[in-house]
Amino acid sequence: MGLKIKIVDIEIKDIRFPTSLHLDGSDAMNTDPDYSAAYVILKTDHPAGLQGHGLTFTIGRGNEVCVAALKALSPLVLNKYLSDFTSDMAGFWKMMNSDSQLRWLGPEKGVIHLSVGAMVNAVWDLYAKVENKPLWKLLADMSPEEFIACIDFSYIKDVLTPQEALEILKEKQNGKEQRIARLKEAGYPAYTTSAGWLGYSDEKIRRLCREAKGQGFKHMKIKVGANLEDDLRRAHLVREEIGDDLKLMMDANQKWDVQEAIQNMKQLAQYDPWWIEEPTSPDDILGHAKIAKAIDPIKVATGEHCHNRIMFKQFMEAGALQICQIDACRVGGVNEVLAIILMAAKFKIPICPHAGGVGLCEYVQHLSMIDYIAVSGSMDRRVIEYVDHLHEHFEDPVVIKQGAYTLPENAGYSITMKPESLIKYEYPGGEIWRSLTQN
Ligand SMILES: C[C@H](O)[C@@H](O)CC(=O)C(=O)O
Ligand SMILES: [Mg+2]
Repeated sequence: MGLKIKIVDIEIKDIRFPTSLHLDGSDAMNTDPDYSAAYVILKTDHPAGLQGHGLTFTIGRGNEVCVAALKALSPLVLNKYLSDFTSDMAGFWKMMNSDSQLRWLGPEKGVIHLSVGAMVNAVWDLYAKVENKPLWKLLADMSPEEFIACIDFSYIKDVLTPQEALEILKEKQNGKEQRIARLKEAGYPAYTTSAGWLGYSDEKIRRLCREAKGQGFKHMKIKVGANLEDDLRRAHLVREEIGDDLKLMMDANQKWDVQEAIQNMKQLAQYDPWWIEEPTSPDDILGHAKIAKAIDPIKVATGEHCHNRIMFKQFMEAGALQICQIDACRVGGVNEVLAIILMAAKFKIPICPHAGGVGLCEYVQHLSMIDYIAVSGSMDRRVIEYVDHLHEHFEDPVVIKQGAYTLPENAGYSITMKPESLIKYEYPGGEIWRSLTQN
């Protein structure tokens, strides 16, 4: 990097979309989500005015708490040079999590970590834009040594040493170009959650299932967990629409106790689900392991509320998850996700990212693609979640063709929102929210 680019200002915004009006995104636990983003813009002295953008996802009330946490984190980044960070990415990430007073708020969990995710991702977005590469390519062009130099291995070396990680990456050096070519040609398989939100009527679910099948999706996910009778009826009608060939997944969003999850899944098993997602509390590692053992061959998936690499480590070691649902901003951004996908590669656990939210599809496509190109080298048993909401607010939205994500081509992490959307959906003063509170 020739230029020395300074971060001269940081703008933080509370952006909310009123998705609860139509119950888009609803599930048994989160019954009325307003998809929201605590949004950060790193302004620089780059001659072309390049900026780094990042967001963390919430579902409405409380988004202002993430905004406050982002403000508290800003002094760690403001007036720094980008090269201070990119010359030692692991050091940068550790610094973001080690402020001697802010650390008390986590450590590495909850609101502070969600906000670290947004800030770290904004730095990566800026880095990729300055290098004029999409994020996946910035990572794909790194040598194995440079790649592992982005990772803080603290607290995970008992299952994955830097040396083991290096070997995983070196083994996948061969074939990288062919895998990129395959992604260019066929994309990365997606699954849709958009047909199965809990608040949708049976008729709407039927119609959306038919549409999704027609669009080429081979996998669909439905929400369960509010009421077993309803779950059985909806699973039945979805199977009627999609037939036996398509894969069906179920998501209970933490609604059940461990025994309840086992009992309910024994009944829902007749609809041949591939996985049950978040069957119980996201913190109950041993509970997930019990469920996984009891309902085998149905897999247990989790990750959207798994707050750091140390939790993922324990889930993997305990056999408590069989599908690893990385989330781009629940954990502390790109660096920590790289640690998680490397651990998943070691345990041979497929990565199927969580993307039910605003901007999450835009983010995670890069993460699954780099997993395929440089880490696991496989798309077997792997799909990226897709939800069909709010993409029109992004400068570089995801493109889905025949049920697959196409390879992003533009520089950055695809997370830059359109300026007009940032104005219109700002909470509470933006036009949309003013008109809603007036009515
Ligand atoms: C509240 C969100 O929409 C949540 O239901 C998303 C989710 O669980 C998923 O995408 O999976
Ligand atoms: Mg989920």
